[in-house]
Amino acid sequence: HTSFDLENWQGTAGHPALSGSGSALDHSVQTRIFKIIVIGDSNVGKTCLTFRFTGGSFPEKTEATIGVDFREKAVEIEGEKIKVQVWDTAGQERFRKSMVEHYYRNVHAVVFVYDVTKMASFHNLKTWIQECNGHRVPSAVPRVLVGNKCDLVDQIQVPSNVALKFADAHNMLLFETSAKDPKESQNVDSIFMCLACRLKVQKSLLHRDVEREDGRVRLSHETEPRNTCPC
Ligand SMILES: Nc1nc2c(ncn2[C@@H]2O[C@H](COP(=O)(O)OP(=O)(O)OP(=O)(O)O)[C@@H](O)[C@H]2O)c(=O)[nH]1
Ligand SMILES: [Mg+2]
Repeated sequence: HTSFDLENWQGTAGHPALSGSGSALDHSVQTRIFKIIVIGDSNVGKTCLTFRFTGGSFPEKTEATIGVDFREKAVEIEGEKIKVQVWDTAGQERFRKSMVEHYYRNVHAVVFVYDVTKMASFHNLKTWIQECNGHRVPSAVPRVLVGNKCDLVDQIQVPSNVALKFADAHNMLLFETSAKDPKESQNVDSIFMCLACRLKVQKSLLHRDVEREDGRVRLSHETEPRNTCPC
């Protein structure tokens, strides 16, 4: 499906600031990469959402994702160029089972998606969250919840207040949006930009903390970030 060298690519994704041979603190030379995975039932619109963010449009036709599709977008946050590396994962068990370990390895943020017109996809979030927790994803890794297909207003099955309660209980932000509706495109962007922004703040603090410690840089997911995210 893809000829990409997954192992090498992930190596860079895992420790963006440490890739290459230069100083990890030299941000002017190295572009940091944030790995964000998109998880949820098949058919909820993960491919369409990631395509909307990275490609700026709604794909006419999609097929079930096999394994993973990689999408990247270069963004600039407060003057720093950052590469957002989006992992569009497969929802179908048979297309994902050999890949699951790779999805969660060194992940920086997780986007859980359900379909607002399909209650089952909302109920299954519990299972997706369990899978994520089962892969030892540190609690400091930000997670957000996305209800997709809001353009189908007559078919909505998952009420906003129910989704909000669930998101609150799991300490996640909720975005209700549509990959299809062009008017929602900014909202789709804000899902990923909000995460990138949080990661930038989090990782800058980590750099400073470890620098003070012993002059060397070590990245750790365990250090609690101060919440200065504007979202
Ligand atoms: N109306 C509407 N349809 C959507 C929206 N997003 C996706 N779809 C449709 O939903 C179907 C599934 O979309 P995909 O993005 O392929 O779903 P997926 O979650 O990637 O599915 P898997 O790859 O099997 O896990 C397609 O027919 C899309 O056109 C949306 O916001 N609104
Ligand atoms: Mg897909």
